[in-house]
Amino acid sequence: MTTTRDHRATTVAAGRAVAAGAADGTVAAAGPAGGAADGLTAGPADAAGPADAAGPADAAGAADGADRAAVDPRPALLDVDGLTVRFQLRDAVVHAVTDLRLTVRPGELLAVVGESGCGKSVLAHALLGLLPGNATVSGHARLSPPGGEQIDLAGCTERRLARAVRGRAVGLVPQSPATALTPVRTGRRLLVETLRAHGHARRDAPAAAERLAADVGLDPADLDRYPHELSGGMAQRLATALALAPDPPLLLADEPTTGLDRPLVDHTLDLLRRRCDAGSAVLLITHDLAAARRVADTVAVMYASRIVERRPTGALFDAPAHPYTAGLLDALPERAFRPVPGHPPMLTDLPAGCAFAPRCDRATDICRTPPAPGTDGPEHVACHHPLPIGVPA
Ligand SMILES: Nc1ncnc2c1ncn2[C@@H]1O[C@H](COP(=O)(O)OP(=O)(O)OP(=O)(O)O)[C@@H](O)[C@H]1O
Ligand code: NI
Repeated sequence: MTTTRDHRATTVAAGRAVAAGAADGTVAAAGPAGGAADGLTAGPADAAGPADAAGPADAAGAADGADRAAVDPRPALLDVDGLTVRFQLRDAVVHAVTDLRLTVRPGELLAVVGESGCGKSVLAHALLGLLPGNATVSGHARLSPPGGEQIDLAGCTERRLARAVRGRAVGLVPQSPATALTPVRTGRRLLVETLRAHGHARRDAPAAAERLAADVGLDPADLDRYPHELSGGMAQRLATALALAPDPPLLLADEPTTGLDRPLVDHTLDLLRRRCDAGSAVLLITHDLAAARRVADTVAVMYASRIVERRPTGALFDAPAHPYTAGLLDALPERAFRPVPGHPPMLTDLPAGCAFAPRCDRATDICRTPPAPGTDGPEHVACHHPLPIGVPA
């Protein structure tokens, strides 16, 4: 908790999103124990409960947070503009990512949340050129690495992605690390080789590998195991250490806390937060809304391949504007513990207008037309009938 408070304070000082004072009254008493409904896993109630809320010192509120973000002068490290991914199947097209717009600034932790299958991992893979042959990508994803040339990740050659981007400018903690790890090398060898490939001297690399293992909460003795000898949680931590080894300015962390128990979840989240406080950027993909709330500056909510709401963390949790975001928050055990009714649409058969309309109690005829695409600003709500911002959820 202390770390979180500190981070909030740092956040304010750095002019990023401010955690609005999620006063006790805005978070309903914890509901029945157990996982959240609707495919999203909520952490324990205490992870995002009132104790986690910002204190009076930074109770500047959502609007202030938005203003700060709006005047943030730092250039974007990543500027995703209209990114669209389609998968061609034999007799259908999967609309996996549609007209996505987001920015990630140096020092920013952006969490991308949403139900299973909404396109989060495809977004990460598109940024790294890791999509299979049946995918087509359009739009832009401009990466401006410090001291380097701008690269459009959406239109870049495989050669350039391999040389300059993957594991260098952009790291990836993959969603299923157990299958991504090379099976014939121990963790120690994998880490040392990665460090060596990124400029560590031969004699420094072993100690650096042990330090990295300790950073991610992995017992250095476990580095001598082969990947198949690791538990899911250990493989997860090793994958995180491998992604961090080159110290990439942008880290894509796809469910990096899967298989970890709560203390290690918090340890990993705080590690990511500290990277951002030191100037790196992290795009955190997670089902865990409590995790997003704990460490993110900005949250982007994806639904059926699109970002439906993107706002500073405190503002979004205190007063969600998109009915889907409000539904996700209502599903949390510590709030109403009421699942979003219905199911997400098939990505091969999306409605012409708002994809959430069939599940939305605010929908009217106009929702058969698409809501306006997002602006490039820090606040974005794709809805014809947003909830009034500034009114607590
Ligand atoms: N190679 C592929 N061919 C066809 N469809 C695909 C392919 N890869 C992914 N998809 C589809 O794209 C959609 C988005 O998948 P994605 O893995 O990004 O979901 P996600 O939001 O990461 O879900 P989860 O939270 O379960 O990891 C899904 O409907 C998935 O079935
Ligand atoms: Ni995924």
